[in-house]
Amino acid sequence: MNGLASKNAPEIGGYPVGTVAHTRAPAKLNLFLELKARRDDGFHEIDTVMVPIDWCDELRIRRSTEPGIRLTIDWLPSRKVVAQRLGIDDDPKRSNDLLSIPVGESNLVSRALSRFIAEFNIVGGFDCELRKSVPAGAGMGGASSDAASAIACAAKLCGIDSRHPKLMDIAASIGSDVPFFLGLGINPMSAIRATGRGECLSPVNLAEPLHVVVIYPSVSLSTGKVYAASQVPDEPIDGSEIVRSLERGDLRAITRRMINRLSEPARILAPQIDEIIESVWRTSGITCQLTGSGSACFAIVRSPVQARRLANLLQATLGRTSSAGSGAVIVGTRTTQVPTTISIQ
Ligand SMILES: C[C@@](CO)(OP(=O)(O)O)[C@H](O)COP(=O)(O)OP(=O)(O)OC[C@H]1O[C@@H](n2ccc(N)nc2=O)[C@H](O)[C@@H]1O
Ligand SMILES: Nc1ncnc2c1ncn2[C@@H]1O[C@H](COP(=O)(O)OP(=O)(O)O)[C@@H](O)[C@H]1O
Repeated sequence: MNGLASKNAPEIGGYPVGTVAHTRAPAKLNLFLELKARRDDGFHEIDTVMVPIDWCDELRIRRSTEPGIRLTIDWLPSRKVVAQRLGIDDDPKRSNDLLSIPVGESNLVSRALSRFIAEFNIVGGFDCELRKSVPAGAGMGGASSDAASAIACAAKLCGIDSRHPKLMDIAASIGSDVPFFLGLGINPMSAIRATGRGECLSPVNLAEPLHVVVIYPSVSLSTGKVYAASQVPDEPIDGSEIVRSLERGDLRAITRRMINRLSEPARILAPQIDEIIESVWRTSGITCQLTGSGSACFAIVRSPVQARRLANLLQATLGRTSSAGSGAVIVGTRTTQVPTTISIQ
C-alpha cells in the first residue's frame, strides 16, 4: 500500500478505491510490413516496423469495490461529428458498423482487465470510460492500444510494477499488437521492429519525429480476413534496411523502403484504398501506403506545415471523388512515444 491511500478507503492494494487513472492510447502506423511464413497456429511470422502516432483514444479507469468490469464508450469530439466526417448516418438504430464499438467481453479493454484481475487476484473491479478517436478496423491498432493502456492503468492503480513480466503475458494473450503498445522494457521509445507474430520487439531510434498525414476511408477491414487472403512471398524483404534509414533520418530512403505485404488483399477487399493512394500521389507526388491490415493509409511529409497543407487538399478532393460517395477522416499528425503518461486523479 502506498502513502496515498485515504483513511476510509478499503485497502485492496495500490491506490484506494475511487482513484482514477487517465491516459491517452495512441494509434500506430506500420511503415514496413513483410510476411515471412504462414504458421500452423493460424498466425503469420511477420517483420514489421511500427511507429506510435499522436492520434489517440482516451481512457479513464476507476478502481471499484464491485467485482467485474463496467465499460462506457463514446466518440471524440462526438459521435455526430465523426459520423459527419465519414459521411455516414450517426443514428445507432440505423447503424453502421463503423461507429459500433463492442461493449462487454469482446472489447479488448474488458478482456484485458478481466485477465489482469484473474492473474493478480485483484479484489473488486474497474469502471472504465473509453473515448474513441482512432477509427476501428483501420490497421491503426486502436483496440490493441486501448487494451495496453488498460493494462498499464490497472497495474498503476493496483501498485504493480510496470515491468512485471506477467503484464507482457497478458498483453500477448489479448492480441499480437498489444505488447508493442505496452512498451514494456523499451521505455520510452519512438519506433519498434516487431517479429514473430508481432510480439518480439526491438527498439528503433528515430533520428527525428516523423510528420504524417493519415487518411481513413469509410470502410473497416477485419485483420483476420486480410491475412487469410494474403500470400507469403517466395523471397521476403528484410526490415533492416528501413530501420537503418529511420535511424539516419533519411526521408527519401524511408519512403523508398516502405512496403506493406497486406496491401494487395486489403485493396481487393476495399477498393477505396486505391483511390486514396492515387489521390495523394496526384495531389502531392508523395507515396502513400496502407497501414497494417487497413483500411487507413498514410503519407510521410517533411513538416507540420506540409502535413496541414496536404490534409486540407485531401479533405477537399477525397470527399468529392470517393466512389462510395462518402467521406474520410484525414488527420495531419506526428510520431509520439509509448508508453504514454498515466495521470492519477
Ligand atoms: C496487421 C497488424 C500489423 O501490425 O495490425 P492491424 O492491422 O490489426 O492493426 C497485426 O499483425 C495484427 O495484430 P492484431 O490486430 O493484434 O491481430 P490478432 O488479434 O492477434 O489476430 C487477428 C487475426 O489475424 C491473423 N494474424 C494476426 C497476426 C499475425 N502475425 N498473423 C496473422 O495471421 C490471425 O488470423 C488472427 O486470428
Ligand atoms: N477498444 C476497442 N476499440 C475499437 N474496436 C474494438 C475495441 N475492442 C474490440 N474492438 C473490435 O476490434 C476490431 C478491430 O479493432 P482495431 O484495433 O481498431 O482495428 P485494427 O486491428 O484494424 O487496427 C473492431 O472492429 C472492433 O469490433
